[in-house]
Amino acid sequence: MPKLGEFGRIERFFAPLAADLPGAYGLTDDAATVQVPHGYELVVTTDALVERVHFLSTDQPEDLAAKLLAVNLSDLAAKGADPLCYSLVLSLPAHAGDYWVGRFAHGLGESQRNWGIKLLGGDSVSTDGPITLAATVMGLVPTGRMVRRAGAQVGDGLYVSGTIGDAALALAQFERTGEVHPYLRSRYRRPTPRVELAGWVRDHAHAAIDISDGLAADCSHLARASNVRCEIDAALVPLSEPAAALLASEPALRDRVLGGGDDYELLIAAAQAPPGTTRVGRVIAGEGAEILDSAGVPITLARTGWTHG
Ligand SMILES: Nc1ncnc2c1ncn2[C@@H]1O[C@H](COP(=O)(O)OP(=O)(O)O)[C@@H](O)[C@H]1O
Ligand SMILES: Cc1ncc(C[n+]2csc(CCOP(=O)(O)OP(=O)(O)O)c2C)c(N)n1
Ligand SMILES: [Mg+2]
Ligand SMILES: [Mg+2]
Ligand SMILES: [Mg+2]
Repeated sequence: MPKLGEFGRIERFFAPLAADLPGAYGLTDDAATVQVPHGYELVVTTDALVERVHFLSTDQPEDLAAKLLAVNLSDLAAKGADPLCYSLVLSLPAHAGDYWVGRFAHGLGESQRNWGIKLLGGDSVSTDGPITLAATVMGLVPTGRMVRRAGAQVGDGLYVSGTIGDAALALAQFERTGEVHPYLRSRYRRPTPRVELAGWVRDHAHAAIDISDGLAADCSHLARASNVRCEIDAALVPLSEPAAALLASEPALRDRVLGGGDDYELLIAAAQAPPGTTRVGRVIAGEGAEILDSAGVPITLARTGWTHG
């Protein structure tokens, strides 16, 4: 089959993902339009995934598509926004050819159906660098109702969704042996954004943040923004069964769990428990964030979270 080229790929693989979204104009114009219903505003977030920084060269295009949308949808959920549409930037080396792009687009289509979003537009460039994927995901909140990192109140509980540390433990296993527990691997390759919590967050949370850099680091971000002190009890941090088993056999991996990142879970400060979450700590007067061991002593982590540069 002859190569599709830039415009052939857009027409073949991406235009179908934009069908039914009138403002996308079938991906045939210079820009797109987004209609915002009266009384609502757009919440906009952008995150990129770069080969060998965010994912492994052996990861499959369908998984990368799901992960690209998931990391962005996780930020939207933390802000209490319901997903609407997204734009996409692909920077691809020659080895990620038509077959790769077709599989990536197929993965996007599945995620779109799952989360009820459509493709609005984007950009495609070729590169001799690593695969670089970026999405800007847009969602809706009633005007003025986006939940901020700021807003946590003294007396609030701190809650996390899902389990913490699975992806970071998978990466630790990849680095060492290449033998990775299938559940942990799936949490690294396909994080689940907690989209279903957005409505609760919007109506009840005082503050929230998406946990991407690491629980310890993202908790510090929330504490700083809210001008409060956050304390987390390490023993309360929810672990999956495989993560707990791995940690029991290798206690030193605790730091990876608490500071490794790639969780794409939510950390929520609220007066009551969000459904399906675990209470991990509390908001008190003061500043900074600490994770306490079972004796109540702050844990010093080699790294509280991931930073770029
Ligand atoms: N290159 C950039 N240009 C403009 N704003 C940026 C850039 N990189 C990050 N930001 C902004 O900095 C803040 C923190 O970014 P980040 O840590 O990536 O957030 P998150 O963990 O929610 O994805 C956000 O408000 C984001 O929009
Ligand atoms: C191959 C590989 N190495 C390391 C990591 C770990 N890692 C890379 S970036 C990152 C933090 C999250 O990414 P970032 O771009 O900071 O997302 P944001 O905080 O903007 O949502 C983590 C934990 C990884 N996911 N994959
Ligand atoms: Mg970001
Ligand atoms: Mg993010
Ligand atoms: Mg980050």
